[in-house]
Amino acid sequence: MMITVQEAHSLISQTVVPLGIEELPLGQLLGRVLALEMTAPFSLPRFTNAAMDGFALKWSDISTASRQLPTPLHVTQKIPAGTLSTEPIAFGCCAEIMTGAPLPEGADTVVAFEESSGFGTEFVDIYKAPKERANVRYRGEEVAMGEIVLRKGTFLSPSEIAVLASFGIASAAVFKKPRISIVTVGDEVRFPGEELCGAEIYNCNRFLLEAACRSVGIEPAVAHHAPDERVVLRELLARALGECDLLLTAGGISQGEYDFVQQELSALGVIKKFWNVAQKPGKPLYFGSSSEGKAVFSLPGNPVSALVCFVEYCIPAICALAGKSAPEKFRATLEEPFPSDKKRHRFLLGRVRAEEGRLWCRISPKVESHMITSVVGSNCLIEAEPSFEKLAGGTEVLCAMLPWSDL
Ligand SMILES: Nc1nc2c(c(=O)[nH]1)N[C@H]1C(S)=C(S)[C@@H](COP(=O)(O)OP(=O)(O)OC[C@H]3O[C@@H](n4cnc5c(N)ncnc54)[C@H](O)[C@@H]3O)O[C@H]1N2
Ligand code: MOO
Repeated sequence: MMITVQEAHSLISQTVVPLGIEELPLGQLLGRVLALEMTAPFSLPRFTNAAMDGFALKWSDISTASRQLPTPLHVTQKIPAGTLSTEPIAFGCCAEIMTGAPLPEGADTVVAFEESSGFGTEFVDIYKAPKERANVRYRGEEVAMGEIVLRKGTFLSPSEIAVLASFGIASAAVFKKPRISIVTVGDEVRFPGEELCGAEIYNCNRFLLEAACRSVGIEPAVAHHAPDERVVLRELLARALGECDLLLTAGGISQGEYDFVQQELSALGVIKKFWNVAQKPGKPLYFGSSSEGKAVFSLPGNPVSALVCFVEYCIPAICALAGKSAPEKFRATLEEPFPSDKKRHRFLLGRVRAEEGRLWCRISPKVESHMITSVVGSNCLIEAEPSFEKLAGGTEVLCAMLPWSDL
């Protein structure tokens, strides 16, 4: 019995939940997802300070200063960044101050060095009055203490890591990153670099899936290739399952006499959640859950089917395990007709592009599930629900970017 694409998604989302939380140092946070909201432990800036190298002074002292009639001030102190001044600024006086240094008491304005006769003398001439309170960065003007700065679920890019570091946060609680194992299956399969004999083919799926995992920031924990032989297959599946939170297999999952993956997963205690989805390609997709709750996807062996299933189902599952939201799909207009299927949800590789504020898409000229070169020039998956009619050019369809591509 086949289930629908929507039913498959809902069975997966019922099974796959975030893995848990770990505390990691700043240097290991890139690409992780924050598991707890982060509030400001202090305000930013933490103290009122100078935005320019120059002179901290009272604006009322220099409000009429000009090149023709400079205002002389007595330089009574020097304040480098990192030093707290203890001496207030008196009328007619000023301090040499460097960018980031705390503003001394009594000063309300900073005049940039360029608008003066310069540093290093006991008296300085101020040539121009900026606006009152100019060149001052006020305590708390950016963030108030206690304010929520980063929400739970935030993806940690270099930008957010910079924010954490600025608050002195040395480590943060993040969702655990899923460990993924890969098992490709098939007697006919050889590795690139080896000689092909007779009816052998090269292992595309192993490298597709490994690279696809890396493209979402996950280095696969284990990758095996298994022959169509039940004992060895079971042993390799067991080893791969032992090392991961999510097992991906490819091949050996349909109806063939040598398609043993499902039976061997079952022998290892994996419970089938579904097998066979009303979609093209990727119909024999299998999804199960081990006794320890590990998710297992068995993708069909045809490389395009494996790719489609990875993007449509495994990416959202990996995101759910990692506490992330899945990438959003979007709508684009077909430039040419789309060959929808009468009974099955149809996925095709294609290219989406933006022109004059609209998104346009067209399918790859190669449409069969064994045709891996249909990826060349493609940047997305285009999909359509079952329909007796071909979709005409001009119809709006749903698209998903390939996670490693962009517009
Ligand atoms: N009688 C039926 N036959 C098939 C059905 C069906 O419903 N009834 N489904 C077809 C569909 S749809 C697909 S997709 C394939 C999926 O088959 P399997 O998942 O069992 O995969 P295999 O039979 O092992 O391989 C299919 C195809 O892919 C090639 N392959 C396998 N592994 C790799 C690899 N690592 N790299 C590159 N290519 C690989 C393999 O040589 C086959 O050509 O079943 C249909 N049959
Ligand atoms: O997954 Mo199969 O590709 O539907 O031919």
